[in-house]
Order: sequence, then structure tokens, then C-alpha cells
Amino acid sequence: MGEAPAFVVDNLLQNQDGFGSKSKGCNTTTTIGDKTYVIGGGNDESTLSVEVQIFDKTTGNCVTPIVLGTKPNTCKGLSAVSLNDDRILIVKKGSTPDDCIWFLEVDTRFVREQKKIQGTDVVAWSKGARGYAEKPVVISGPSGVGKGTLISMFMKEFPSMFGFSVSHTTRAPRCMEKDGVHYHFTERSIMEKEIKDGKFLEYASVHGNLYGTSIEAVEVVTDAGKRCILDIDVQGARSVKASSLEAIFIFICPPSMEELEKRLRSRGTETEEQILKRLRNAKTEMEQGHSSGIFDHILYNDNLDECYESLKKLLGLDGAAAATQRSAPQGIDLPTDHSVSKMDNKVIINCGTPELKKASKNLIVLDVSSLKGGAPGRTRGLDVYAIDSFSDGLNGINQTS
Ligand SMILES: Nc1nc2c(ncn2[C@@H]2O[C@H](COP(=O)(O)OP(=O)(O)O)[C@@H](O)[C@H]2O)c(=O)[nH]1
Ligand SMILES: Nc1ncnc2c1ncn2[C@@H]1O[C@H](COP(=O)(O)OP(=O)(O)O)[C@@H](O)[C@H]1O
Repeated sequence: MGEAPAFVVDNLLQNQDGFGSKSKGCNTTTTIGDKTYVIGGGNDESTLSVEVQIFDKTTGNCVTPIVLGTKPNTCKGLSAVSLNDDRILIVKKGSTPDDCIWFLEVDTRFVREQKKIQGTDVVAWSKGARGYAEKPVVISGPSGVGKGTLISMFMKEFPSMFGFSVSHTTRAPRCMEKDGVHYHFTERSIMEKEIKDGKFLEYASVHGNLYGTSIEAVEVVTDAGKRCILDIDVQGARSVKASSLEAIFIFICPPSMEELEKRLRSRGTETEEQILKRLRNAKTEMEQGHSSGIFDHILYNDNLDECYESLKKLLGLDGAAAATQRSAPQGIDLPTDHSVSKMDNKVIINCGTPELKKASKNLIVLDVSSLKGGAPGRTRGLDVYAIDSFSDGLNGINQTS
């Protein structure tokens, strides 16, 4: 429990508007229920990241919560608005288009779980990422079934649509594998430390090595405006299923164990001992693939092209849909001076500076209903567009901060 810094009291006294948000200097306060979230870096712009404090009206205490996720860097000021009482949308003033919209989650499923685990107040940051809001795709299946082959085909056909989540592993690289492209090859002790530090979404011991998906691996893909594909084993898929990352789970089966062995041997990347271990593990994986209830779809990779077409169909990419590949929406530069308000499912960023008022497009609209995902990781599907408040009929909107 910490003491309330001077700026908290100062801001709380001013926090009288209908939306419960107020900004002053580099700080903003947002009230949700009995709690007021003070977000900012104090009045000192030299601090490196945005800090959070919670003032509890019922106890009169101010606490510094555990803050999960990557924090936004400090900026020239913040505007805030509460969304559904479980997160606060933060607009950073004077920052780049790909770094201006963040979410501080205060009562989402992930935060509630973490509060239980930590036994104290927890909040979590999640940056807003433009582009695909669609769920990440988890692909599992025994070693040698063709997961990597199918994923490569996907990445080749839909380079602007899908991005591969580059896992960490303690196994040695194969001769054609590149560090940072196929895997992040790492030492066990380093990976174990990073797991302990909460940097991983999931991890598992597979065929005697440690494999894991870092939160950053998924964020990198989402930040590029792409839909994330994860190639992970059944244990990892189970962890992701239990997490708050909503995904589509696909299990790939071989036509037979004999064919699986043939593919593993013909790939020529494993020693005899490793091949035998992978084949033994394949039996358990196949059972779990069918009976664990984790997977939404099971595909048989007998004929490669047919399996690829089925995968495309599952992801809605067959026929005309495949031809209309979208790219991430363009970012909009926000001026340093703006205010934020909420109207139904829309957040309105009013660029009310005298110069911008003269410009034709003086309002920036963010449709909250298109947002998906959140901590741990990014909030996907951010779509902002500029309108003219006069000609587009949004004149006279209430402003909150
Ligand atoms: N849980 C988990 N499993 C992973 C991860 N990355 C790869 N795997 C799985 O680890 C297993 C072995 O992968 P690899 O050594 O590349 O061999 P392969 O299956 O023959 O391609 C496969 O089942 C992968 O799906 C990860 O980040 N997490
Ligand atoms: N449908 C298929 N028919 C025949 N060979 C295949 C098929 N799918 C993949 N392969 C081959 O099987 C081997 C294992 O495939 P790979 O994609 O490395 O599997 P995984 O990533 O699941 O371990 C590779 O040599 C690949 O070219």
C-alpha cells in the first residue's frame, strides 16, 4: 500500500465530469465504480514509462498495483475513457500512429485470474494493433505430419495476411533453420528464467526439449497487422485453450503411422533415436488430438494439396475470399492536442486545435465493437478513421478529457 502522491488528490478533486475521466499534465484519472485509476508519469515527462495507481474510495487508500504487460512509453500527455467498465482506452498525445492507442485492463478475465493468483490488485497493458481482428490459428500434430509444410504454403500464398509465431526452443537448430526465423534457439537456463518472469504465453517439454511461445512472438505478428499462426504441441495447445487468448485449434493427422514414419525418415533431420522417440510420442499425441476436446477441427494430411485446400476452407480463404487479401488499415497521425469521448460503440477523438478545426476532417473515430483480444498480447482489429464533425453529422459530442 503506497501513499497517494500529490497529483492524485489534485486530479481527483477535478474529476467531476459525467464520464469519470480527467487529464492534467501527463496524468489522467478514470473512475470505474469505487476505484479511480491514476495513469501517467507524474508531471515529470522524463520518466520512461506510464505508471498506474489506484485510489479506492471505500478505504481512502491509494495502492500501486502489479502492472502486467509492456507499458507504454511516456508521452506528452494522455486522454482516457472507460470501455465497458473492464478496461480503459488510453490515447497518447503526440505519439506515432502505431503507438497512440493503448488499453489498461482493470477487470477483464485475464486480470481477474491474475488478481486471484497474485492476491493483490493487478492491471494489464495491451497495445491496440491495427489490422486483422480474427483469432490466431493454433496448429498441432505429430512430428513429421506436415505442419511446417502446410504453414509455409500459407505464408507464401497469404504473406500480408498471416504471420508465424516464432517459438523459443532449447533444441539444436537443423541445418536449414535460421535463428529468429524458424525458432529462437536458446539455452535452457535462459528460457527457464524468462518463463519464470512471465514472458511466455505457454511452454512445454516436447521430445526432451523445452519449447514455448513468448507473448512477444504473438505481439510482433499482431503489430504487423497480421493473423498469427502458432505451430505448437498438444500440451501447448491445451495451455493456450485455458488462457484468455481466443484461438482456432486445428489438429493435423497422418493417414497412417507407417506414412508418418516414412515422412520423418525421408525428411532426414533427426537421428534414429530421435525418430523413435517422436514416433512413440506421436501415438499419445494422436489420442489427445482426437479426445482432449481442445481441437475445433481435425484434418488428415494424406494428399498435401487437398489438405491445404481444406485448411484454407476452414479459415474462410477458399474461392473469392482468398483473392481479396486485405492489408492493415493505414494509421492516422494524432495531433498533440485532442480530447476523447465515447458515444455508443464509438470513441471519438476530437482534434480541436484551431488549425485542425479549419481542416476538413477534425474528428477521428474508433469503432470499439471491432476490437478483439487483449492482454496478454495486443488488442487486435483497431480501426480508426477521420471524419468531418459538421458534414458527417457528429456535431456537439460531449468531451471528457
Ligand atoms: N508447446 C509448444 N510446442 C511447440 C512450440 N514450438 C514448436 N512446438 C512443437 O514441438 C514439437 C517439435 O517441434 P520440432 O522440433 O520443430 O519438430 P517437428 O514437429 O518435427 O517439426 C512439434 O510438435 C511442435 O508443434 C512452442 O512454442 N510451444
Ligand atoms: N501430404 C504429404 N505427403 C507426403 N509428404 C508430405 C506431406 N506433407 C508433408 N510431407 C513431407 O513430410 C515431411 C515432414 O513434414 P513437415 O512439414 O516437416 O512436418 P512437421 O512440421 O509436422 O514435423 C517433409 O519432408 C514434407 O515435405
